[in-house]
This record gives sequence, structure tokens and C-alpha cells, in this order.
Amino acid sequence: MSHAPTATDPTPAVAGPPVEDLPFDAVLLVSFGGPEGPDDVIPFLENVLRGKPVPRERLLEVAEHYRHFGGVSPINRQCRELIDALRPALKEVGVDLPIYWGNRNWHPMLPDTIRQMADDGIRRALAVVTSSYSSYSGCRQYRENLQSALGGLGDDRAPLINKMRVWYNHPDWIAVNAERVGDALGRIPADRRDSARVAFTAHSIPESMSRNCNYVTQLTETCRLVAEELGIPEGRWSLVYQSRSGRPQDPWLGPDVVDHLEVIRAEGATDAVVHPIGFISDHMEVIFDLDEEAKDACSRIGLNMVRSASVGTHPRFVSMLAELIRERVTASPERRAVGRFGPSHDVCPINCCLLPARPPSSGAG
Ligand SMILES: CC1=C(CCC(=O)O)c2cc3nc(cc4[nH]c(cc5[nH]c(cc1n2)c(C)c5CCC(=O)O)c(CCC(=O)O)c4C)C(CCC(=O)O)=C3C
Ligand SMILES: [Fe+2]
Repeated sequence: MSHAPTATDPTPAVAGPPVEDLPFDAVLLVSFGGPEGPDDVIPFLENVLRGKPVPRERLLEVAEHYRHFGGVSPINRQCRELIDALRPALKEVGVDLPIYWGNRNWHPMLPDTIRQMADDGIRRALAVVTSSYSSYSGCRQYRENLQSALGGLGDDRAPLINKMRVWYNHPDWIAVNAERVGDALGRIPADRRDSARVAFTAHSIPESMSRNCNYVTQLTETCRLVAEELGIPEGRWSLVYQSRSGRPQDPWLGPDVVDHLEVIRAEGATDAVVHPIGFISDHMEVIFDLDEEAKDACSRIGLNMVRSASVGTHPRFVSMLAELIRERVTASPERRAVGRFGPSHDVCPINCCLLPARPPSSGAG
């Protein structure tokens, strides 16, 4: 089986040698981006929400979350730390490629990074997108961002960019998340540990979006594998959602983490680990929506909440990324995955993670 891009590859082909003969000559970390000072907050949020059916009130409410932390999201720093860790890890697996970094919503912005790559003579790059699961937001929208950034360059200068596969069922992703949840369980008094609940959280998305992708299936599989590794029986863990956006009348994935914590408290639970399995780092959605909002709710209802860390720059997560990069740039047939589904595709099929049709807006305008 060939892993070279096919006719279904949505990234534009460029003039030059046939793509299968073009070696990768760079890695491009692709992420969400976040503000790095108070003046960045509103323009950043306007970038995130341009063209999206999200009310202005929601934007202003989320601006307050960022202001609460001085207008600085930790996400850009976390990307820098990840790149600093990935550089030696790539060398370790024998891949000697430069790493570039570009964001969807805040500086360094993808179009600037990709212009720099073209200036540096890069011909083909592997995009490592910081989303572990497939959805329009985490997959296709990033491919669209890459494509429009490339569109700003002439065909003779635009590098070919391919997206790396998702790793939701990679054994190291499972192991590192299990280790993090295990650490959090260790912070619960021993006599209550075996009855503690585990709430895995992921970013909510509109139900219409989730029907077009494998987001829920992949998340459920990851949670199942992590729980299995820790010996947590089925009734003691749940996959729940956080950070709902959009219009109140549009259905989004639930239950919401706070509602869930209230329910398990009412059922008699005294302790809960909340683990942000949907993210790779403790960025704003984690430190505000979990450490402030969910934590406050737990103090109110008398539930001991322990928030476990996302993978961050755990050495085994970093070496997993290096392994996956090596796998793709060498077209290795060894593609590790555990559980029910096997390794995810290298090249997105034509209907991968489509944008759902917009619901008709209600009222006049
Ligand atoms: C699936 C998914 C991921 C996980 C995959 C991935 O990691 O990419 C993710 C990650 C993130 N989401 C983030 C922040 C925000 N997401 C928003 C809005 C939205 N997210 C959505 C989905 C996702 N989002 C959706 C469907 C919307 C509605 C608007 C739209 O249809 O696009 C808004 C607008 C305000 C609001 O309404 O909340 C903000 C500020 C940050 C950065 C945090 C920081 O600054 O540290 C990160 C990593
Ligand atoms: Fe988001």
C-alpha cells in the first residue's frame, strides 16, 4: 500500500517533480494560537469567530476569561515548549528537518510562516496539527487554513503541505493520558480512590458538525482504552464536554462537564478526576473552564475535584510525535495503533470532516 498523496488529497499539487518523489524537507506545527497581551484579546476572538454563528455576547464573555489571566493565553508558550522538546526528539529518531510553526488565529499566523518557508526554499512540509481527534475544527478547517495561506503564494513558490494522521489510538497517547489520570487518582485519599469517578472532557462541537466526522467515536475509543489501562470499570468513567460556544438554540455535544459533576454528586460521588483528554496542553479552555468554572461548581456542591494535567511535553508524547513524523516522512509500513480501529488515514478522503450545512438563522437577520 502506498502512503503517497493521491488524487483525493485536498492539498494543492504544485509544479515540479511528481509528489511521491518529493522528499519532506520541513515539519510545520499547526495550532490554534492565543493572545499574548490584553490588546490581543478582541482581535484574536474576532479571528476565531469570523463567519461563525456565535453571538457577540459570547465573544465578550470569553474576552473576560482571557482578561482574568492578564490577556495572555498559555497556548503559544506551550507550542514553543513543544517545539523545543520535539527538536532533539526528531534527531533521536534520525529525522533532520527544520520545524516551523504557524497558527490559525494568532501570531505567528500561518500565511506569514508559509511565506517564510517558501523564502527558505521549502518544497514539501509535514503539517503536525495539535488536534488529536478529527472534526471540522480540528482537521478540515486547518487544511483550509493551509490551503488559503498557500494561495497567497505563486504556484512556483508554494510548498506542498500534507497533514499528519491523528494519534487518538496510538499506544503512547493512551499510556501518557493513563499516567496523568493515575497521578490525579493518587491525589485522592486512598480509602476513597476506588470509588472516585473519572470525567474525561473534550471541546464540545455542534451536533451537526459531529455527524460529519468521527470525533465522538475516536474520543470514546481513547477514553475506553485509557480506562482499560487503569482498570477503571465502565460505570466509573464518562466522556463529557466543555467550552460550548455557538447559539443557545443550536444543539451541541453534551453533557456539559458541570452538569455531569452535579449529577454524579447527587448520585453520591465524593471525588472526581477531571481529565482534559480532548486537548494536548493546559491552555485557556482548561485553566478557565475547568480550573475556575468546574472547580467553583464543585466547591458549591461539595465534590472533591482533582484536575489532571493534559499531556503537555511529556517525553513519551513528544517521542510519539517524533515517531509519527518519522513514520510519514519515511513512508514506514509500521504504523502503531491499539484498540478497535487501526491507524487513521495519512491522506484525508474527499469527504473527511466536512463543514455542516448552516442551520437557517431564525428571525430577521
Ligand atoms: C474541536 C475544538 C477544539 C479541539 C481541537 C483543537 O485543539 O483544535 C478546539 C480547541 C480550542 N479552542 C480554543 C479557543 C476557542 N474556541 C472557540 C470556539 C470554538 N471552538 C470549537 C471547537 C474546538 N476548539 C468550535 C466549534 C467553536 C465555535 C466557533 C467555531 O465554529 O469555530 C472560541 C471562541 C469563543 C467561544 O465561543 O468559546 C475560542 C476562544 C483554543 C485556544 C485556547 C487558548 O487560547 O488557550 C483551543 C486549543
Ligand atoms: Fe475552540
